[in-house]
Amino acid sequence: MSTVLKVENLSHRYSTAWAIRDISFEISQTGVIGLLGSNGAGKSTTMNIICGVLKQTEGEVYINGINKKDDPRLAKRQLGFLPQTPPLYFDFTVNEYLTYAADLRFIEKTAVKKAVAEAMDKTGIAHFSSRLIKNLSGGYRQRVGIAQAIIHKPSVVILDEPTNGLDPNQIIEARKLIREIGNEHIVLLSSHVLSEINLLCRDIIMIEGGRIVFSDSMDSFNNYLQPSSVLAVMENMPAEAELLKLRGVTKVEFLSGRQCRIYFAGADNITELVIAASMQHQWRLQEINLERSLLDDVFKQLSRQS
Ligand SMILES: Nc1ncnc2c1ncn2[C@@H]1O[C@H](COP(=O)(O)OP(=O)(O)OP(=O)(O)O)[C@@H](O)[C@H]1O
Repeated sequence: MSTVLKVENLSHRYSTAWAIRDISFEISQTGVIGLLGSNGAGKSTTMNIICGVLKQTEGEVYINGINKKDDPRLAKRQLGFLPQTPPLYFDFTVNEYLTYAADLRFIEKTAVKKAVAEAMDKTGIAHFSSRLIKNLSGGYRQRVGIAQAIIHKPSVVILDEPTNGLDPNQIIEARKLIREIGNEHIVLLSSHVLSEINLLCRDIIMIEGGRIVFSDSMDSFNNYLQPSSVLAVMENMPAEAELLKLRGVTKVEFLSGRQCRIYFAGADNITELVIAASMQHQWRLQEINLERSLLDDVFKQLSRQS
């Protein structure tokens, strides 16, 4: 499979300090790829460079093999971008704005109508085509922003914190739409919300302090830390001291009269130990599950390493 987006040793400094340093990654397959990082990590800087809004201090960006420095116009034709603040004209209707966006994207005059209709269809805004953008809700404005990013059917769609500022219902709708867009395009989506990346993304690139600290599938990110706790439901819940007697158990947290979380270290047979003890002491174990590391824990651990 050939590489669609290749970012090579990208570094940028606004003044003296480096905002990003040696960022490299390649994406070949459609799907949503998460760019995760806390505020100020360097997500927007990376995205702005890929999209050509900002010129990098060092490094290269290739889109379908075209170096953005060599032919920025051709490279940009294969990119769609929704910046953190959507570039909307509030006094335009949705139709007027998307027609203008199609023009900016060099879509042939004869193909504009169809492109606008398709983009509105895909983003579910066709019924608002004659409405002024200023009279749309935040969620619908964001859809218009996404429509302008896909109107020219780019290979790569870059969405910078696209759910920021939306209410919970709008967030659910926007995520559904982003998933759909990911079926046809490579979507590079930035967020500082771990759960959002976890819900939406196949792969994850995490940056902290301007450097990549993790880049792999979402599954390996979630499995990064070994399980360190089990959740157990028991009818006759034992006292904390009883559980602490089990080999490897370091801490017990009682969540209710029937449920507890048992933390352990260096005991890969913890479930067997709890089951055996339950049978011996009639704790009447009903359920026991190893807990995968919480995304937040992985995030904290990786952030510390950077
Ligand atoms: N125009 C600028 N001039 C100077 N420094 C900047 C500029 N824009 C960003 N920075 C700095 O570069 C670093 C990376 O910022 P960037 O906006 O890329 O991070 P981010 O991960 O997108 O954060 P956020 O989620 O807050 O937007 C930060 O230290 C920031 O202060």
